[in-house]
Amino acid sequence: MTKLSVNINKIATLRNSRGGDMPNVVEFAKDVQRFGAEGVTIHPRPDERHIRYQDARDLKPEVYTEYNIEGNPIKSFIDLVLEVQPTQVTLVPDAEDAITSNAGWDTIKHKDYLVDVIKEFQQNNIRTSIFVDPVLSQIEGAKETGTDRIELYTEAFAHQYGLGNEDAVKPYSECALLANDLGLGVNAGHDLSLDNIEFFKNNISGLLEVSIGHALIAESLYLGVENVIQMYLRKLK
Ligand SMILES: CC(=O)[C@@H](O)[C@H](O)COP(=O)(O)O
Ligand SMILES: NCC(=O)COP(=O)(O)O
Repeated sequence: MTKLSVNINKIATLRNSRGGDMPNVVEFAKDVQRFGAEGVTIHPRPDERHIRYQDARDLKPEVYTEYNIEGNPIKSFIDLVLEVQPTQVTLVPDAEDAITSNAGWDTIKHKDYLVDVIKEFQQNNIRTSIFVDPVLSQIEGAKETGTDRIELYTEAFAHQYGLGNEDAVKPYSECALLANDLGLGVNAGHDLSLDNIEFFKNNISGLLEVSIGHALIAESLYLGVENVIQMYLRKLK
């Protein structure tokens, strides 16, 4: 069963645009869980352009499903995650000035660094996931880091699938099979949407979680949040 984790970054983007507290990020997280979401994801970036570190703290008592905090493991991020104690931390190697996450880890080059960071979170009973491109050698490298899970970076799939290229899912299918064989849990995310999620899910073995934000929030502007969440859940069954 693939869990739907709703990334609420863009609710914080809208809130911050007027300097007030509307829409309220915590209320939105409570509502998406009430509508059936099986997790809440946030990605507090160093510039706090959308999700702020205080949001991560405020959300903790209200997220009763899976709480996933994503980010580049700079010291302030590590300290925040250890303080908040989410269900899962997802490590993402994005640069501070990146407009959005745009690459997976080089799990071979950064093995020693990742081993140490992952161990620290695991010793604090936080499940770890690392953001990776769909490259077999990177999946093998991920296993060597000791991480519990990987998150397949699905931007390339989403872009190609939107152009009609269904073969774009093949690297992801192959990497998921390898991850399963290695005992790594498989998550996925970035640019997944109502258009591509069912095809993706049907081609990925053992997909445990998808985290979806940008498209889900945009689709909700037209179709309504509760309706969109129910649409995703039906497609993920
Ligand atoms: C890692 C990833 O793809 C997402 O978790 C990320 O949260 C998207 O970040 P923005 O919402 O800032 O684009
Ligand atoms: N890890 C992916 C995520 O949380 C949301 O990415 P997107 O759906 O906003 O592209």
